[in-house]
Amino acid sequence: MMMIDTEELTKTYNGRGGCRGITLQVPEGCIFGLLGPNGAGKSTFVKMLAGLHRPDSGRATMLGRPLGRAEARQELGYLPELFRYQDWLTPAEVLRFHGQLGGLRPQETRASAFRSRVRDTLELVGLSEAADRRVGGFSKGMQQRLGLAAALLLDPKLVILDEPASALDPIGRYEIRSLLKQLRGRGVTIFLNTHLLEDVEELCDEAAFLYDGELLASGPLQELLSGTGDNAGGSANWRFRLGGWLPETWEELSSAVGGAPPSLLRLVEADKSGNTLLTARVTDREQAGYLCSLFIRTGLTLYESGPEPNSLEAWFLRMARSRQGGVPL
Ligand SMILES: Nc1ncnc2c1ncn2[C@@H]1O[C@H](COP(=O)(O)OP(=O)(O)OP(=O)(O)O)[C@@H](O)[C@H]1O
Repeated sequence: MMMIDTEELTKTYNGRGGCRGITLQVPEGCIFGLLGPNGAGKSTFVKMLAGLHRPDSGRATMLGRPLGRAEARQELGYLPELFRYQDWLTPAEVLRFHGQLGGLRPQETRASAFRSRVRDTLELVGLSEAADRRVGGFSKGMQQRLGLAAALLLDPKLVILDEPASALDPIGRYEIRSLLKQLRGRGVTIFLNTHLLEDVEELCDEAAFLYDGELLASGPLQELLSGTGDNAGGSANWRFRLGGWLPETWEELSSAVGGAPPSLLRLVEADKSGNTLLTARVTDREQAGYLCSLFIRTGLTLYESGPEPNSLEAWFLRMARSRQGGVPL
């Protein structure tokens, strides 16, 4: 079953920003990463799933039920991006309050079964020792762990986490990663909105990339990185470090190619002294070699040429830059 299934889901703010026409599927039991630069529309999308924004148009189901219905949210755990708990509460009191928000009656949240559930959840997120302290004295990382505890309290089948590790130190991030893997092992589906690409690389089975409100790619992470997916975004697979780049070099290269086989060259970086990094989609080493000879003929210095590492950061930058324009050769 798809835990999240959206079709052309759209939400804008008076016609601007937000996200538009998002069609994506999140399979059961996976960790799914939602990626994209600042302002891409990720939080808007997540807020529609969490029921905080009503879509302008489109259709969606969550946990097999139509989005927007209270039943669709019953088995959902949600950690919002910016949250703050009342300073005077203890973690146990915060969780009791969340238990009631989740539909438990006040007497149920006083029962020993619920109290032991609270203890277990605080232990799971590493907050046992702070269980009786006031939240007002918590560090940002501790607050984030408590937010995670609130999301996990009622044993959700689907957890949506909006930047769950942004305030955590490296040890805290390692612990949260282990926790998320443990949850996946128990069959919980996790939808992660994060800027921490190492976390996505290590954790996620599937991912989607939003840019300027639109979905540019989605699917199994390895397929996206290797550029073999149906919608992998025409990713580049070869890189060239060059010197002697001048403003007119693009034109010179274009006129030098004539009727050469088509390939897409993109300027990734360029500094004032003419040092550049280019990437290209090539079909084989011969084509890469041809481009090397072309650069040399055009008077450039070739410092380095080789397959692009399949890192998520490189993919992220390629995806973003594919929207900022490239020069077809
Ligand atoms: N409440 C709002 N009113 C008006 N515009 C908004 C509102 N919330 C978001 N936007 C706009 O919608 C676009 C998408 O914003 P959103 O917060 O969804 O992006 P994001 O990908 O989550 O960004 P970030 O990574 O910075 O959190 C942005 O242009 C933003 O300015």
